[in-house]
Amino acid sequence: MQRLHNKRVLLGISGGIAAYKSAELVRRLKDLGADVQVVMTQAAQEFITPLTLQALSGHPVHTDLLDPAAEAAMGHIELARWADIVLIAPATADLIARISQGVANDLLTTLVLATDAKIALAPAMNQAMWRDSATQANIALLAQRGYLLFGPAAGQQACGDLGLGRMEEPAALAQALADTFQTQALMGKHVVITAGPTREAIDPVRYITNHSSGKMGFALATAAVEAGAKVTLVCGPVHLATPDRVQRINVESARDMLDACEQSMPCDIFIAAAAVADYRPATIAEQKLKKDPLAEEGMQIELVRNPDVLATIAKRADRPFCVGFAAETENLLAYASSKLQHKNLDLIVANDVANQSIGFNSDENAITIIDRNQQQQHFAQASKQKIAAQLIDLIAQRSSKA
Ligand SMILES: Cc1cc2nc3c(=O)[nH]c(=O)nc-3n(C[C@H](O)[C@H](O)[C@H](O)COP(=O)(O)O)c2cc1C
Ligand SMILES: CC(C)(COP(=O)(O)O)[C@@H](O)C(=O)NCCC(=O)NCCS
Ligand SMILES: [Mg+2]
Repeated sequence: MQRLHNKRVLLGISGGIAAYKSAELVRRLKDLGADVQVVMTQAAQEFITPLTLQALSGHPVHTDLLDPAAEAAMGHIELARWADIVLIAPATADLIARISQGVANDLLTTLVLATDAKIALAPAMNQAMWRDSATQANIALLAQRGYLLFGPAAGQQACGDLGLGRMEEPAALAQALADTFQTQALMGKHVVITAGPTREAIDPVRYITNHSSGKMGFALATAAVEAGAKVTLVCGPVHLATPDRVQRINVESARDMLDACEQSMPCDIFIAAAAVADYRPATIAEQKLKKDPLAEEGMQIELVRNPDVLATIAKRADRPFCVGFAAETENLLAYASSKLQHKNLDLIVANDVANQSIGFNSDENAITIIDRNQQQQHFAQASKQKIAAQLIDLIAQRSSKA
């Protein structure tokens, strides 16, 4: 099971002797499916070369804050936003002290301030340095600020001392990192999610569809599983691998999608991320439609309304908490808010599909969520995985209050 599949891990390496184990750590993170980018302090490069970490991570290693070329390739803010999580291993006493003071005098400490991602520290230092009251005060402050601490472990040290201060082993660090994505927010809940486009047949070889890739719905399914939910994913034709622990039902048309959703009821939360065709051809020709070689005129296909999957679910007696998506190219918030009302939803996610860098088929998204009181919340542009995790958190909070 690839517990870090699709997760972007920013690995910070500071200058302790345990840095040689960070090479192995990259391997173990990749075993779990993570995409790993490495940032090294200057001191770290005295212990292990960037070349080794570049070869293992498959990405150039980031070392400089004030290098225009490096900043042009992937700027520090971009890198800070890229990360789903930051792991600093080893974290030296010096680095811990600087972070606790909000110092940003190199690339790694600047990223720590700039990122909104969770940050985990794997301290590694001599046992006396660890026990020192300055280090202990810094660690207490960081723990209070929400930093995660992995270790340190006790045992033999490089200088022969025995005690607390060893870096946790790479395999254990990789597992601990994966554990951070598992929450209990939706424990015991059944979540049904729709994803992808639908296909409305015209004849045996042709159909009407749209550009939905299914990426957002699949990311939501992963995030819901990570929040402890039982997840049913009803999806139209997409080219995506089924996330771990997700029950997937493949469908083609809007009517198939509605059937599959109704068969999946009851559920606690229904998230409609599919781009369902509003209309379908009135009849499906039994044979392939032929063009008349002599006639020059065009042809007409009569369309009829499809059932509205989300509105139908929201009208049920056993109505789940209902979340819709509004993919629009104009008047985004106005359309989204009217959809929330006329479909009787709990939340609507407004998605600007006119913006090429987000929306259909892209790997990133930026969304605004509107609730029944017209309160809005914006999630800035980030990977669909990160947006999905934020959205699932919000849905878990709101649905538990509803
Ligand atoms: C051989 C050697 C080993 C070191 N090992 C550690 C260590 O395990 N933990 C630690 O906190 N500092 C260790 N240091 C000290 C750090 O390298 C030093 O504090 C440095 O400023 C850390 O810089 P950085 O935090 O920016 O990477 C070691 C220094 C040397 C010379
Ligand atoms: C140095 C090492 C990685 C060695 O690990 P190993 O005993 O598994 O070979 C481990 O002892 C460790 O994490 N030590 C903490 C840092 C340290 O020893 N710093 C040097 C000052 S004593
Ligand atoms: Mg629609």
